[in-house]
Amino acid sequence: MGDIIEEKPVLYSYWRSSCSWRVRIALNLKEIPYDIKAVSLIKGGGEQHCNEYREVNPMEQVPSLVIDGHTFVESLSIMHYLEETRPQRALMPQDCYKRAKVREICEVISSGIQPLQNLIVLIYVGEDKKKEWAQHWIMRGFRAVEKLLSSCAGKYCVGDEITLADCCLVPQVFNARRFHVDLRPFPIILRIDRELENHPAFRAAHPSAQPDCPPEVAK
Ligand SMILES: O=C(O)/C=C\C(=O)CC(=O)CC(=O)O
Repeated sequence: MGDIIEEKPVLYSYWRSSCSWRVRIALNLKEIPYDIKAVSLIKGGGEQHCNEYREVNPMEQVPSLVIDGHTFVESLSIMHYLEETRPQRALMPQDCYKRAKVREICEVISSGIQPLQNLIVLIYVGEDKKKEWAQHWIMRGFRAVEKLLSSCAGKYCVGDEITLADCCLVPQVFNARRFHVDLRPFPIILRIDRELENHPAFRAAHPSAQPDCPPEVAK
């Protein structure tokens, strides 16, 4: 026996944080068992801002993943670490063109859409304007995603295999619905979302399936 103790990974997560959800999907697809430590983004002004959690994640955001004796933050870099260390059920294609397309879609969502409709930004924008603001940036980004998908989508975002792009897309569609964005102009996005909604790895990662989901929402 070596002296390496294989601890189960711990994901700091919030039930309806789209970035936590991306990582939950990737962990589930790769069949990596993990425990969840729930961080409430709203309780008492947000547990992510407490001193203890700031030590885990200096950006005071979720997710963070403790794995292999390390702590990682930022959902995309976490997913790439999982991909590099756990190659089972690959979430990046082999082909360089397709890899670039996956990264492109991930980046449009993770840099060009999600941060603009994130909780801290909406608090700053204010209650009166927040819905219109979120709709504006999600629609602007989805127009780009829909256009990109028109040349690279197959059954899923890039070809016929599930990739990191799909891990990013599905939670962002949920957020679009949350802010009542009209999704009819985005038929490819809608088709891919429908394709994945009943996939077991996606279902298990859904906000309503999370231990910290309020019971009245989970039903
Ligand atoms: O209202 C809440 O319950 C608090 C936070 C969230 O849902 C998560 C976000 O800030 C947006 C996001 O994940 O993109």
